Amino acid sequence: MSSAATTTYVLRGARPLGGEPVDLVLSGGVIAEIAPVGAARAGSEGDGTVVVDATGLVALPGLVDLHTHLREPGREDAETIGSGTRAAAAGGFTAVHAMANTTPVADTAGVVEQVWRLGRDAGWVDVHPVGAVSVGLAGQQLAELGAMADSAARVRVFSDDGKCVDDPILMRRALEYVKAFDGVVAQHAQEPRLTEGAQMNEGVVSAELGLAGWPAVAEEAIIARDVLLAEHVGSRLHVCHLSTAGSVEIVRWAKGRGIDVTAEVTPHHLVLTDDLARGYDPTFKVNPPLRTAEDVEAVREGLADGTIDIVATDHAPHAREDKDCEWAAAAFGMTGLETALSVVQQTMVDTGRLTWADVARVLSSAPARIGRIDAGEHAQGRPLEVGEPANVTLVDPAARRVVDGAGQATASTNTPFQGRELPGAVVATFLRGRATVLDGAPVPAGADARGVRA
Ligand SMILES: NC(=O)N[C@@H](CC(=O)O)C(=O)O
Repeated sequence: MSSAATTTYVLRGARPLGGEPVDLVLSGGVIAEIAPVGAARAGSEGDGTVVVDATGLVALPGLVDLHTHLREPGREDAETIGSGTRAAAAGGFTAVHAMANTTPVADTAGVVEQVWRLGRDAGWVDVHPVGAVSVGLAGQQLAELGAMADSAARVRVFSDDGKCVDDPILMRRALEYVKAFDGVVAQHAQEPRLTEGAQMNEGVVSAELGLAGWPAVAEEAIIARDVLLAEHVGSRLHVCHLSTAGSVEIVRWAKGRGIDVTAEVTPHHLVLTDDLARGYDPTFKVNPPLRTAEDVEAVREGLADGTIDIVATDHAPHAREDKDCEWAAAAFGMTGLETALSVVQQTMVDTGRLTWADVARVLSSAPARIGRIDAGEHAQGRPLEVGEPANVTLVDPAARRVVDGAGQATASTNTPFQGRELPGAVVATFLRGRATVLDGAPVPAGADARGVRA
């Protein structure tokens, strides 16, 4: 894979973080120049320079997802590292963290290095493997955290996501262990005994439908325990896909106490509610489950006031046979990489609750910081400044599109936004100055300057 881009791009009239229009010049893999519109020194076409008409487009630092399921190795019928990372680029991402619940589980240096290499060779985004906390995600024995941290994949985020590290002693040991290399434990907060057989949020709708409920307390009890454990051992905790009003309250309290905790919310929990289960369409079956309108309001508020640090997709592609079945038999999970930015625009920007600068924080700089990928040669989530790596996403906030799962880059079609109109579209994505998306379409490596709006 070539990491150094050869084409110079002038993004004419782009609005960094939604501010005043400028020319952004990407050259040699970095942001080479920021000039008044039309005044960029590299502004003429020819000799490898491509001018992109970015009038009206918002420029963001390349998006970083802390929570993606790429399914390879093991379930390449649902997604591969190639298809999943192409979907990520299409969604404006330049880096993703790949969750460990693959087959085999990413619980050894060998598996995480393999995922890292396949990501590097695909070349769409930087792939940072997440290491499992426990061997086989079985919750019994700590995995080789140190070996994964020391491997070529340089793992810093550890999670049994899909399963909760419910044993408090194992959780304590993991929190203590990762301190040695400034790692973080990302917890899937789900008390297993309180959620046995659970199919959806426990509440009015589950009672009506006769489906076993997943009570809010099953999430909140684990978060409460874990923030206290993190405080006790002085370690860093990250809460995956927080979904209830009570969880927001607990994290707010913990931060107020100075506990080193960060939290994420998914795009779907920012907008969808458990009412959607009424149609028994398993597209809406997800873990944690869609909650109530009050919970949606609470997570929006938490994201707006900084209690929730980031938006992470929890992109969970599933093969058709795992979703085209009755609700109880269907797999948990929904895709999200190609709709995340639009949902954040709709729920948070268009409602006046976040600015585009805030979006850059919750979808780029903060997740990069939590994953400790914000420094070094392949730094992500950096500000749009001269000399910084040219990881840039161009968004058209005025665009509107109707979501069609079949037309997406992901290999799976389980998008919960099928047929919905969403605002905003990713027009271009640049990974260290190389275009991975132009004119809204993925550009394979080696076909850099195709399809440009010049
Ligand atoms: N988020 C999901 O609904 N599904 C995830 C794992 C999980 O169950 O959390 C998956 O890997 O499919």
